[in-house]
Amino acid sequence: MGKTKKKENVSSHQGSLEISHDIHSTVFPYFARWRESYGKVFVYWLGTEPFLYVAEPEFLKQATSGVLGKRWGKPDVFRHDRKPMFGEGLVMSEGDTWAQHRQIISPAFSATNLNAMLNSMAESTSSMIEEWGRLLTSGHHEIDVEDHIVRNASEIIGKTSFGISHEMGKEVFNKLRDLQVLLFKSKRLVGVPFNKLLHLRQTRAASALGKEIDEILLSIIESRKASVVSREAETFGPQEDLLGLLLEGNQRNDGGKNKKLTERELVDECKTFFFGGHETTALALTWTLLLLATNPEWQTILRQEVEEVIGGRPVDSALLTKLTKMQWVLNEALRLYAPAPNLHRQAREDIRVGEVVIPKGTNMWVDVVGLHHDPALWGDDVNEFKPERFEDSPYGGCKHRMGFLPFGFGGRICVGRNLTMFEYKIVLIQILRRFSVSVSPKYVHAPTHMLSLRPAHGVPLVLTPV
Ligand code: HEM
Repeated sequence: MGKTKKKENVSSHQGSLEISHDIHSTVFPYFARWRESYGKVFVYWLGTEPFLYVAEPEFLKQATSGVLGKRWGKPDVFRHDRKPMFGEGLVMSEGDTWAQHRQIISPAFSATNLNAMLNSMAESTSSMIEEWGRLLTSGHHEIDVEDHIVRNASEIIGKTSFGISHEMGKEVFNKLRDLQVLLFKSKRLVGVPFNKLLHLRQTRAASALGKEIDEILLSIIESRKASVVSREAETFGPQEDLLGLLLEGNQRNDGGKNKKLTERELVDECKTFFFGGHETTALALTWTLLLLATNPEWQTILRQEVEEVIGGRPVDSALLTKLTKMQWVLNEALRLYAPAPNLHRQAREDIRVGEVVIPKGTNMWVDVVGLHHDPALWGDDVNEFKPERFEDSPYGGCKHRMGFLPFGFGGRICVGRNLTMFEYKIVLIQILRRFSVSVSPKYVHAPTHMLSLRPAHGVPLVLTPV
């Protein structure tokens, strides 16, 4: 491993429109190099842990489709590290527990339920846009959009997940952010025996932070439960946040064949929404703004679409779904800069794929960036920004359906993808209506893997009122 040094920044491009989207070897330098030598499926070891690298969609399909899907779980090596963040929430749970939770949680994310949350998304975004307007008036034409968009997304997820105030949301958000940094540091020792002992201080700090977050969330749940119980006799009306929907779903399950979620489980699911739900969506928006800044013709196309489809009407989920070109842009941004750049699994039993047997306990590491940037799947224009490739196909013309995996695959596909789509469109509509964007000369293009795929130095853009 020692010889393959991670490349420093891809480029400091001095405001030109020439930003390379050929990012695989920057984001995953070791894998890009090993792939040249060993192909798209190979075994490597992290300390004592065997990992199967996969960037071959047909292999992935054969290894995980149908009944085989149930033979994969989430890697034990990450479970302990990520416990303070996700607990036993949907992301990390398995088997019957996962199936039961998924059944209770999925309905909360239906378009009808999300429709009730659109107003609060629009309100938070309006505040961000007003702040941008004030910054412009006071002479600041450049704004690090990543920072603002992540803060806006955390406010939105705080409200849509648990209806919490901006201030309380900020407290949970800051603690989760600190936790993410601690977890990222400990990730470097995956597979090293007794690694927890080497990182004793970090492990303790992470667990303490996890407990503080749990306590805040528990107190929110307690007071919300009391309000649901006091309304027990009323008919169930639409709720305006996910916690409310889960509590009411729980209420309905009482005595039914599904078990109710315990308080501990509710806390874990809320943490999962909060963590899984704000940064990924914020990154999709941030990378999109960079792509639009370097492709101004697409700003015009989207602005026109917004005026044609929405015009002066109040925004609702049905109208948002009709913004098809915006959907292509979202897909293309998720393809070029997948916020979740890799996926993990662990074989719970021996799994046969053709002549190969994957032994029980083997970890699988799916290279999403590798798949999304593979010319054999997408053609020679793979590293170009071309939203129109999604015009006729939800897979962007990829030669294999498992070659486009921004939201994962199979039964474990992202439960929050509708929420992302709505939030993305609401935020983008407001930005495009007020500003056009271009790239600041200060921008340094350096996509970096830090659990998610982030711009290492933010995304400073120049804003001009339209
Ligand atoms: C651009 C935005 C998003 C991206 C790229 C994204 C990506 C993903 C991916 C790749 C997975 C599969 C993980 C795996 O297979 O191991 C996943 C699962 C999940 N996501 Fe998202 N996600 C996004 C937004 C959201 C939002 C807004 C929420 C909730 C508020 C959310 C909640 C979840 C949950 C709970 C799971 C676990 C599903 C399961 O295992 O059954 N995600 N997401």
